[in-house]
Amino acid sequence: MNQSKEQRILNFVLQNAVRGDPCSVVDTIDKYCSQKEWAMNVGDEKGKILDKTVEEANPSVALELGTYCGYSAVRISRLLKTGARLLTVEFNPEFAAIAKQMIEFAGVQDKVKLLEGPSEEIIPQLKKKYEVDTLDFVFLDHWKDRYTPDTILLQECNLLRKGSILLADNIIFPGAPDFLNYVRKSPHFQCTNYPSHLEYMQVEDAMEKAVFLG
Ligand SMILES: CCCNc1ncnc2c1ncn2[C@@H]1O[C@H](/C=C/CNC(=O)c2cc(-c3ccc(F)cc3)cc(O)c2O)[C@@H](O)[C@H]1O
Ligand SMILES: [Mg+2]
Repeated sequence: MNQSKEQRILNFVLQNAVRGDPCSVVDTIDKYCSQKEWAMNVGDEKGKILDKTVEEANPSVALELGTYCGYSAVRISRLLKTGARLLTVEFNPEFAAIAKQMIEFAGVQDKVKLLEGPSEEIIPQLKKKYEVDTLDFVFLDHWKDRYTPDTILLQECNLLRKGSILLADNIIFPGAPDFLNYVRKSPHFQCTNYPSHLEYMQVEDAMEKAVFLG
């Protein structure tokens, strides 16, 4: 049975990155996906916007929706302060297995908890099952038509507090028009747009930051 693209990305990291060095894992994935096979990691250009937003949030508890191969989980967790944690949600078992190995190879497994299942099931469990009070930072990078329902669900589950920072990928391409409409029209969010480019391509894209106002 021939290998999946995601397995090839993981193998390239295992053979070329430095074990225990999250930056080398991130750089090695970017190298593979820009030179060999494109993949939907947030990439380095938008990754720098992600880095700055994580540093601004300086989260104790962060959530990621859509782990995929673990690129942004490694990228986010490398910036977390001692004792802080990232919960990352992935419902595809093949991708979850790849991401788990990626996270362990990078040496960030103590900061990252990979939750396997659909976000709409996991989010309502965060308080009781995963001992979350509120979320300081949320990175949305899963199915684009799920950004809005999950943002509403986070509010319904009282997981956001005044100042919680949401950052959404792919605002232009593939696009998340209903999410953009929702957060920009809502009196509960203060939004900022960050123009950028699609990972590994010269195609316009953008990220949107939405700060919850309570
Ligand atoms: C039940 C569905 C909603 N809940 C969910 N709960 C948990 N994990 C979920 C998930 N949805 C999707 N996922 C996972 O997130 C990942 C999905 C991400 C979707 N992302 C994209 O489609 C995407 C697509 C592009 C893209 C850009 C240009 C192009 F030509 C083709 C694709 C670029 C990106 O940066 C992207 O993020 C997968 O690992 C998937 O299994
Ligand atoms: Mg994306």
